[in-house]
Amino acid sequence: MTPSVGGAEPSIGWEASADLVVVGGGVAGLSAAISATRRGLRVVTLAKGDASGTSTQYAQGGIAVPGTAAEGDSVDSHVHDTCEAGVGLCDEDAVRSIVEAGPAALSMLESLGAVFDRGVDGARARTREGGHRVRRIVHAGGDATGAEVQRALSDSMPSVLHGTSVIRVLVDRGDVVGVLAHSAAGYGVVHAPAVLLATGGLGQLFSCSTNPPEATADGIALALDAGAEIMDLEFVQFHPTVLFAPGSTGRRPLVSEAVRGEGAHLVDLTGIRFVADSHPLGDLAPRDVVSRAIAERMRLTGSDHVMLDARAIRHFHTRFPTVTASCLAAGIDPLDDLIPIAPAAHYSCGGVATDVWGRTSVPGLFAAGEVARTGLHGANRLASNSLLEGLVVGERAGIAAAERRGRRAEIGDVSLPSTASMPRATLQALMTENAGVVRDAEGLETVVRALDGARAVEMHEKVWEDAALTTAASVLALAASAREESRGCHTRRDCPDMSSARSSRVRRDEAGDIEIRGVEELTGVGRQ
Ligand SMILES: Cc1cc2nc3c(=O)[nH]c(=O)nc-3n(C[C@H](O)[C@H](O)[C@H](O)COP(=O)(O)OP(=O)(O)OC[C@H]3O[C@@H](n4cnc5c(N)ncnc54)[C@H](O)[C@@H]3O)c2cc1C
Ligand SMILES: N[C@@H](CC(=O)O)C(=O)O
Repeated sequence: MTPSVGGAEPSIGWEASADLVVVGGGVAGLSAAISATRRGLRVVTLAKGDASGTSTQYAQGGIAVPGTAAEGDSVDSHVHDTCEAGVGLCDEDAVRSIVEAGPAALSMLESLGAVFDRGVDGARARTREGGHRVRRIVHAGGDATGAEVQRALSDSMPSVLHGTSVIRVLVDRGDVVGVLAHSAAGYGVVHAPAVLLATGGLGQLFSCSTNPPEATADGIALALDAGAEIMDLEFVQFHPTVLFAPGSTGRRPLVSEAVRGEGAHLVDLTGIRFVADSHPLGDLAPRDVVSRAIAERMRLTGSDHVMLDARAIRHFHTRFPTVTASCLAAGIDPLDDLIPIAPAAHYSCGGVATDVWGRTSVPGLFAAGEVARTGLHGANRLASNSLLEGLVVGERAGIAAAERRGRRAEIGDVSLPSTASMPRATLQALMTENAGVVRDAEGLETVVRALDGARAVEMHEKVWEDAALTTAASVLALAASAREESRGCHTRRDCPDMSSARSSRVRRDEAGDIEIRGVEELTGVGRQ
């Protein structure tokens, strides 16, 4: 892989200092900023997009939080479902730690003014999604949970500097000392002994995604550049039910899994139910199982979509106002019509390796939310566990960052190394063709070769996102090539078997090359 080389010196137009820089204004970043501010830390929160330019804003189904025994649920049951969906790669201690903290995180959100839907008995309404054995997912505004979470957190943390992109995390003698950023005022630096990456996902790697345009994997590139390790990036979750329109690309509207939780089911274009037999949970099997079943059905029938039949759901329009609006805009009324859907890139299960307090291996560098890999998701995230993780680990990272208070944070010379960058449309087509729901060695090799040939460009604010996507694609392709097995949301048509469970680990070596470790352990025996 092409290493970072050279280093132009940007002209620094502005400067600030803080105890903690939070990079990102979604659920993880804002939870951290609020908790650190409450502990008296001086926090600077930077976000390249506005408050609606987050995946958090678009979250639909809800937040998975274990219910009580009276509700037929328990922490153990939630841990069990999470680990089962994660197919052997979850860290059970991390899962338990995060799941146990769910009820307190929900109360914290409510104390900030978030309002969740309640049933006629006044108790929080709970729905089901894929992989959950019980109804444990709390929701707001029917299917507008993310918008309510974002509103409550943004109202509580109004001081976010939107329109500011972080381009480098600055490290001096192994310790974080701040960030280099770019805004309308030009390049600037923030001196700080602690930096939290809460930059969200990487959906823009693919031609069709549920993610907003801001989801360009920046945190992966920033963390690698700073010396941190990336784990399990090959596990990209493709959401099974994304509204289909012929030839469409870019951000596509989601049709929440909760629609199936309330009774909808999938049929092919001839009306045959085809998911029911692939898993004991049928249409509510974990997401990877359903996406694979859809991809296989599309391949067998030569179609580019299948159908979701939600006509039996009474009150669809009021229960799912967001999905209704997207469908009506496309000329489909879910009460009368089948909804055309196809899988699309949705969530990055892997990311920057952290503990459950957001700490990475680089002193002073933290990561939380979708960009991080805590061990909660393993090879396939359980539905609605992401907002939970963002709330819990975000808040904890804000606490852990206090341990860096008072450390030296002097920024010396700042450079912008040139780096490999592939034009976005070319990269998306390459990844969609070769690294989607079903992969093989030949396709992944094509990706690795193309990325090896990507031109090194001088880094500046206009190429930054494409360069970050190119770096993330390199990590993903290397890890997916090395993983000669099928597990969770990484499916290899040439390697259908499963090996002993191991995570992939990638970092930059001393020459700046992207290096993968533990490759020999990712090679397969035994079936998924
Ligand atoms: C359509 C949709 C529906 C979903 N539904 C659910 C659901 O029901 N339940 C659930 O648990 N999960 C759901 N998810 C997943 C979940 O919403 C996300 O994983 C989660 O919100 C991510 O939160 P985050 O704080 O990590 O990142 P985000 O909310 O994506 O925020 C990222 C922030 O980082 C900023 N940023 C990025 N790069 C930079 C940079 N270089 N410099 C400065 N700022 C930067 C962005 O501007 C943004 O403010 C859904 C996702 C989508 C897309
Ligand atoms: N809740 C889902 C999204 C959905 O289907 O509503 C998620 O966790 O991504």
